[in-house]
Amino acid sequence: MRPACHARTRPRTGVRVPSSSSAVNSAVRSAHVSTARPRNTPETSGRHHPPKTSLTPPPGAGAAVRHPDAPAPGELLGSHYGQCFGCGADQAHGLHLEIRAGEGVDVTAEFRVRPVHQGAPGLAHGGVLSTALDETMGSLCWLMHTIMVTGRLETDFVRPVPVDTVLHLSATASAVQGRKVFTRATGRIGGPDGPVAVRAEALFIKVQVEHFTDHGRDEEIKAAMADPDQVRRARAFEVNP
Ligand SMILES: CCCCC/C=C\C/C=C\C/C=C\C/C=C\CCCC(=O)SCCNC(=O)CCNC(=O)[C@H](O)C(C)(C)COP(=O)(O)OP(=O)(O)OC[C@H]1O[C@@H](n2cnc3c(N)ncnc32)[C@H](O)[C@@H]1OP(=O)(O)O
Repeated sequence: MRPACHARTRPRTGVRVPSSSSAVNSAVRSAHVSTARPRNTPETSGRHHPPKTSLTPPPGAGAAVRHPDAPAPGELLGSHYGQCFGCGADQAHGLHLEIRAGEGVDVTAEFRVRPVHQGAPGLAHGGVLSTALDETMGSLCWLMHTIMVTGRLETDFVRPVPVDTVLHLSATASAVQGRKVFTRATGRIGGPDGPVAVRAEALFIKVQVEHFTDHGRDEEIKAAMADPDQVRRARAFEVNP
């Protein structure tokens, strides 16, 4: 069995949850999608993070490194969680992405747009397309053997994507600096070398497994931990059986 991504040993950095709803609102940081507004201002985020340029790896960033035990090129990564909207087989209206390892720190996937994914009549919803790119980039964690979550995601919508289109997705990790993993992805139509319909850049932040066990709703956490499918449990929560 291929090992799940390894939990990191450094102390967990907690996500503070303020008690009042206004404090919660001021603390919530939303992923920005191609807008001219300044990013992560104190007004919008309540926290001080680097501006938009932070999606570009800084000069001191290192290369992303393929783990020696990463899935072989061409191997299907499989779902990390059955209920995942991006890759879960148990999620009826999900994207059901089947993602394959590339030769470096890169992956490919195909996504067929279904009627449940519409925004305008006959066209894919932009948020769904962003999700497909997000999931594809997030799955790069299997190649690096690290757990990470999306911190920022920026999508360019280049061409409309009709229902029943197969979107040919590819993603790569361009750099790593500390806990930050810089990634980019494209979705092409008509074939893997077809014209780009959507592209994205994202900043993922490495976390420990407690990110999920501490913050996820109890019933889903318990169900996942009780899942007799040891492979799925290990993949979802990094608990090696
Ligand atoms: C969704 C999966 C759940 C299933 C769980 C199961 C298994 C997991 C295992 C494998 C997963 C497999 C495949 C992946 C599949 C799917 C991909 C989809 C991924 C998602 O869809 S995931 C959901 C959306 N995602 C969130 O739900 C995150 C909410 N959020 C937080 O939980 C915190 O916000 C956090 C943890 C991000 C950071 O919090 P923190 O306290 O740990 O760290 P801190 O703030 O100190 O940041 C450290 C350094 O990152 C920089 N930084 C941070 N955030 C930034 C930002 N937004 N912009 C610019 N820079 C940023 C700082 O500037 C600093 O940089 P520097 O080191 O230079 O100072």
